[in-house]
Amino acid sequence: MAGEQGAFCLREVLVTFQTCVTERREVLLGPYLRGWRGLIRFLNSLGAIFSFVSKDALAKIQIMENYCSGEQQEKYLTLQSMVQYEVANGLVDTQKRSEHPDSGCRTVLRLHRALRWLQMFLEGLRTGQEDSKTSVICTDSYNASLANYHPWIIRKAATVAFRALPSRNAFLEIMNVGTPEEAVVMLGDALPHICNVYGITEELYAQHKLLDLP
Ligand SMILES: CCCCCCCC/C=C\CCCCCCCC(=O)N[C@@H](COP(=O)(O)O)[C@H](O)/C=C/CCCCCCCCCCCCC
Repeated sequence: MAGEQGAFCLREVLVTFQTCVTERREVLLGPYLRGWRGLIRFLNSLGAIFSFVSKDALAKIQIMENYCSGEQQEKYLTLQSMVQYEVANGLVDTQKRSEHPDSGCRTVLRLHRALRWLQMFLEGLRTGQEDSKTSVICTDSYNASLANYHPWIIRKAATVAFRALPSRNAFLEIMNVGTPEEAVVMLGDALPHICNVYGITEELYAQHKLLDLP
């Protein structure tokens, strides 16, 4: 995922989300998790203030990578095969976290909700004015998505951390895809793919009544 100068390039991370959808509209878990790992590298470049976020996200990615390389790895090839396998075999806690506290279904659900935040945040960056405050874009996206699932203490820590975010143009530069204008074009090209992954996952989870897993 290196860019032209060997630096990290957001375009390549976002392309991973494009490549994780098959012709049959299945979501391949390998590229999905690689996409998340790439995003965490960006998050880490924003400073230690976000380490509580990356730690949690990485722990979830790790849980999923273990399934993907474990004894039942063929069941974890796609999101669809994972849901089918875990639901059919009673491997998902639906009322209370107990026997299967870290099922693939509940773990992906947390990442899925965060993907909605990402989609809204990047869309806000794309359409924002040059002098828009990223802390405001980020707080608004967070409040409209992930915050609904977080307790007060996490919401508080997140909104304090958002205040440390760099300016919109600095963000667009960190993406390492050229000028701010080129970064905006890249986001316009890439965001539909994130939306697609989000939409497929939301539909699958709704069909199986998995959207409220504890
Ligand atoms: C050029 C830059 C482009 C943008 C790069 C953005 C990179 C974003 C990378 C990661 C996004 C955050 C992923 C957060 C996953 C959170 C999952 C979650 O909801 N976990 C909670 C529930 O889990 P369980 O307890 O049920 O297991 C958990 O309680 C949360 C803990 C940590 C705090 C999460 C705060 C989320 C804030 C999201 C915004 C991140 C700010 C990024 C700033 C750009």
